[in-house]
Amino acid sequence: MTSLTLTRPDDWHLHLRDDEALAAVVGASARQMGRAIIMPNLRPPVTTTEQALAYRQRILAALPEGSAFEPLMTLYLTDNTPAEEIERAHASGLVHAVKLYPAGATTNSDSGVTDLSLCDGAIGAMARLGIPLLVHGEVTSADIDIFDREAVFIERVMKPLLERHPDLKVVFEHITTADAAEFVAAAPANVAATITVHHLLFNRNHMLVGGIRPHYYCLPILKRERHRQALLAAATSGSPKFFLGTDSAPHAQGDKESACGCAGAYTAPAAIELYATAFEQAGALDRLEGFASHFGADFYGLPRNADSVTLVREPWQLPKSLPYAGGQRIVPLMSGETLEWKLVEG
Ligand SMILES: NC(=O)N[C@@H](CC(=O)O)C(=O)O
Ligand SMILES: [Zn+2]
Ligand SMILES: [Zn+2]
Repeated sequence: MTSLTLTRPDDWHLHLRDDEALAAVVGASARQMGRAIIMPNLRPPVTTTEQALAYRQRILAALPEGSAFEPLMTLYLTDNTPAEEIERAHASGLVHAVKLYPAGATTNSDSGVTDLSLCDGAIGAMARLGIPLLVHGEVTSADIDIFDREAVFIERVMKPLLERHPDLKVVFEHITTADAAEFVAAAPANVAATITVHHLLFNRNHMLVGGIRPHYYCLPILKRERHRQALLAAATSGSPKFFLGTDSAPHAQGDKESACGCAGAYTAPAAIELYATAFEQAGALDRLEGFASHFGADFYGLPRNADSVTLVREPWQLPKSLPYAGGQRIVPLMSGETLEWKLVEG
């Protein structure tokens, strides 16, 4: 196959940051994606509808001219989010989900939830209004090994949450384990998952063998090969419960290449090409369109995109780095490496 045309994809998990960083990265996603679910972990976090709408305006203002990219906004759930805030979010028509960060689990999660039982009011309103809860599914207890934090989260948090709120729409974000893939596959239709392209392409050896590669460090952390295989099987299974969410998470080069490097992989500049690479490796290019362009919209109750994108088999090299905020640079994942698929500009 030398060319591949798909309904324009959407990114159901994306970090765009703010200000100069936003201006530096938004074009990369807007070029490829019709829409994206925009993560609310700014400093300070986006906890109110008013803040989400103001952030949406900043994103629209930063878009390249003529872009039809649509940011789908989210709220950052805290211990104190009132049910009324969920009602306001729903009434806005522009806030599409609420994000659960267990306090301390990941980048900018200090204001996250300390105890989910404090959120029953807000979550009850979400279940009633059909607003999905997007979950960073890792426990944070110091005694749980970083490689086990997702699997333990399923038992300690996810199952009890769904027992209390069986009708709640839940997206288990950026799943990284066979345990999570199995859990989601067996759950009812109101439970789905996003899968990043780095978790489809890489395992922890890529990050740690022959030297420590900070650009492969993200949360949840890359796991063993057997987990990568399970994620690839889930993504290419044709099940509508699994869909595209890059979790593209920009950090300046100096903040990644550091004694205490930030978590996050910047995959937006070649997102769809990287997914095509992963699907082709699995012999499942024919399953890419459902995963990238249909199932997420269906889950969120939104129309599928009306336009399309075309990829051609044409080797090209990802830039070594790109301009970022404050005169810094940013290193995309697989920088300097050659990709086989290329999105046709247009
Ligand atoms: N994935 C990451 O490693 N980092 C994300 C936060 C997140 O999605 O957990 C970020 O905002 O940098
Ligand atoms: Zn996360
Ligand atoms: Zn994320």
